[in-house]
Amino acid sequence: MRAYGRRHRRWNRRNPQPLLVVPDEPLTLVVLAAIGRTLFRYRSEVAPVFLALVLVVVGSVLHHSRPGAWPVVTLVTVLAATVAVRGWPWGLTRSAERGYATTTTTLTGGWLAAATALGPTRSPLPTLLILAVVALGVPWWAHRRRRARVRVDRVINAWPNLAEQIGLAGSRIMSAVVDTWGWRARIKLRPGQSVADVIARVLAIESALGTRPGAVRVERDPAHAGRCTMRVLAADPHTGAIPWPGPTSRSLADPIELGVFEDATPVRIALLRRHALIGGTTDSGKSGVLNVVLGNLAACTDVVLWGIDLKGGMELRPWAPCLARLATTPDEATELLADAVAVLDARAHASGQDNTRVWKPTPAAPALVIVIDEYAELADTAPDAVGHAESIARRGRAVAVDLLAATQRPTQKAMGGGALRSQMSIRVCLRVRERRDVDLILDKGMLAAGWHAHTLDAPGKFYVLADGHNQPRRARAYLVTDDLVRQTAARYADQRPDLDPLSRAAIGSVSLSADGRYAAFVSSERHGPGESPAHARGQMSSRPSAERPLP
Ligand SMILES: Nc1ncnc2c1ncn2[C@@H]1O[C@H](COP(=O)(O)OP(=O)(O)OP(=O)(O)O)[C@@H](O)[C@H]1O
Repeated sequence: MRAYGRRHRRWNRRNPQPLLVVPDEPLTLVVLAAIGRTLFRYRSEVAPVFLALVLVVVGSVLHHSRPGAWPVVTLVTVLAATVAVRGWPWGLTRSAERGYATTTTTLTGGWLAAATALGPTRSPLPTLLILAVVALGVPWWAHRRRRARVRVDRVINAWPNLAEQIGLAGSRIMSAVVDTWGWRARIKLRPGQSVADVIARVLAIESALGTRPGAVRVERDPAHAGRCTMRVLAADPHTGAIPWPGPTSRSLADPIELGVFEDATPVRIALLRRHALIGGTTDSGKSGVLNVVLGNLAACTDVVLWGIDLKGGMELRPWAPCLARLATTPDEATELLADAVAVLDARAHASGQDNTRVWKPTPAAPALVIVIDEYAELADTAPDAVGHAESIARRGRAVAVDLLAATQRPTQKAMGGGALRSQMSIRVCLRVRERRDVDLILDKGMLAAGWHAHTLDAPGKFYVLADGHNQPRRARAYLVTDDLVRQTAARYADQRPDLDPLSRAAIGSVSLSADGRYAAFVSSERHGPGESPAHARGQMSSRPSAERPLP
């Protein structure tokens, strides 16, 4: 074979074959068509130069036909720049892009007005135009999203050929969207093809698109068996820290975005009427996850936040402006949880009287979320507090008193032999040191089912088990920097709601019972004759003495 190849090449060198082009059309036409095709293919790249040429032509026409029209051109420029500042009509959301659009519009219109009055060749207009093309062209050519969009456009154009090569002939791309991590396309399959055919050809698609291995994911379209979504990840979302984009929820009823899965889809969890457990070894990113949750809850106007941080407030104190209470000692923690049980009892009692089964959080009657950093520490140092926590875990959901506990050591003892854990319907498992911790944090059998949290290799990476998240998919939490924590806490501090009067009164009625334990007394006597508890909710408005200021 090799000998034949060498002989063949030698023969070719001795008998060179002239390259014959025998076009059907005249050569000029063929060349023009080739230039046209190239310009069309690279239309996005040549856009700045093309725009400059259009300006010269329009400027010259206006100068010769209506040189007095420059004030009109100026006025139109001002109007267009005003529109561009707001990001219209391109739907620009980033301030840098809006700034670029405004500058380009202003310079373009300004140059055209000058060219209309003086002529496009009058010095220094040609020099200014060349300088502007270079200065505005560089950010245009370098713009990541523009380049990504162009690449996607080319894939869409080439798809019919690619599809034929990879065995999906007849399928077509209906639409495509470029985002931070790559792009996503909706594909219409040929009748008879199914999403299983596409999934079976993922490796071929990656090869045809020239992506890195593992970059293509295919999801079925729940509404149509002949359609699917193809996700192409230009970059692995988990390679570096992912900056927190800011709060995505304004109400506890909105799902909270914790981070992103490996396929760049967001991890959304609903906290309303759910308790959450966040477990992981030291430095695995537990406080990071708590920060994302707190950043979102701080922006919700229907949640009152209480915190317990027995590391002297090290982790939660930065959120103090948004926390109605913060306990940093075992005694304070016990008192805080006892008060929460009192709130729970009062609400349960009121709901029983009203025949309302659940407490619907509103800014006037907010939910109560208690965030506990290092739950195992609490279990060790404040055994009384554990009873209250378990009571809240068992009964708090219906009356919107929720627990959010992070723990480094999910021991049987800390978890109350599993009683507390079984009430936590959201489990976030960060890196663990020992394999058996996976089952302790998530549930029995989860390690065997593929939830391999011991293999997570960077802080903030986690598995989540919750409603709608029943598969072991790796995710990474957003990183909220210390500065962002401070900014977010300061921003939402004055928008925090107060507890409703009923709950505040319940805290006021907590007293130490004979056996030294806290007890809450919520009786119908507190409401006037004929008043329902709901009525009382609206009437008792004074801040109870038991609601303590932050230490
Ligand atoms: N989502 C994340 N992405 C990138 N880095 C992170 C993320 N979360 C945390 N880190 C980094 O990991 C380190 C430890 O994070 P964190 O303090 O949240 O861990 P922890 O589990 O609470 O630790 P400890 O158990 O000691 O309290 C920090 O330096 C932090 O910057």
